[in-house]
Amino acid sequence: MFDAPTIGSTVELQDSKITASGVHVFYGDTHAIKDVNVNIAAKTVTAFIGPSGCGKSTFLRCLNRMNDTIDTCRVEGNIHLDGEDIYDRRVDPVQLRAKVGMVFQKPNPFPKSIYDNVAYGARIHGLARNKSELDAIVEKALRRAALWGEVKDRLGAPGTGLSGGQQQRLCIARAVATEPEVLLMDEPCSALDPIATAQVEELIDDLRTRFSVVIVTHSMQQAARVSQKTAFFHLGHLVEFGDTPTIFTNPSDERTESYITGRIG
Ligand SMILES: Nc1ncnc2c1ncn2[C@@H]1O[C@H](COP(=O)(O)OP(=O)(O)OP(=O)(O)O)[C@@H](O)[C@H]1O
Repeated sequence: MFDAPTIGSTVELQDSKITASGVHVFYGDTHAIKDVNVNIAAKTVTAFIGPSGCGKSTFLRCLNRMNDTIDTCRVEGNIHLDGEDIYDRRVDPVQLRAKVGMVFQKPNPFPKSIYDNVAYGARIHGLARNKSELDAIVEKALRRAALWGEVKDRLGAPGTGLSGGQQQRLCIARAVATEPEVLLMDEPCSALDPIATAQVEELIDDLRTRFSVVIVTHSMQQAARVSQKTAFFHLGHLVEFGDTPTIFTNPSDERTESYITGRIG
């Protein structure tokens, strides 16, 4: 009874950074995302919530073509970043991912030094002309990720030697070093303790002054704390999208209400 299609899940186009329309995603015969229409606003944190398997991560990965790396995956529909079709064959996915960065559930630092982890994207994309410019990029990114103070005296040490929370902030520093316009975060705190979670949440709030942030989370408390907009997914449909306080206090769809009150999920 809950697998009903959804209507009217678009928001105002003003200040829209990403516009998705009529998006369907298939893994072979599995229809994982069904006709999703949504606008992601600039300089806003948008949370994707919903029960396990509803398609949150799949849709998130559409936004920087990460699904291109999965052989069986097929994406239909339109996704525009600042009015440009990101699935246009002229778009280089590597360049796209510099603009639309991603942080994963499990911290995944490269087996390199702290410095080289953060400098990686800047080097690939030729963002620094010399060593001192690269040093400045690395320092700025580590400061933004609230990690500079903890690592500035051991930049040559392996990134994998940091604590879990520090590794996740290192991955955030790596992602922000290329000055992305959008940062996608797939359950970025699920491997972290409450203190590290609080640090990352504070950081997310800070990042939205410069970027659009889209975060997949299983924690409704986290969605309520960090986001201004919330999208509720269910069985591949985007059921409801709106201002976070409204979604949590006065949802208009019974499926959303059932989820936030713990009756489904
Ligand atoms: N690589 C894949 N190959 C085949 N099917 C997949 C793949 N990734 C996801 N799926 C399927 O697509 C659907 C949506 O999965 P997805 O991981 O996007 O959901 P989710 O809401 O992020 O779930 P969770 O909260 O458990 O992480 C599920 O039915 C899942 O089994």
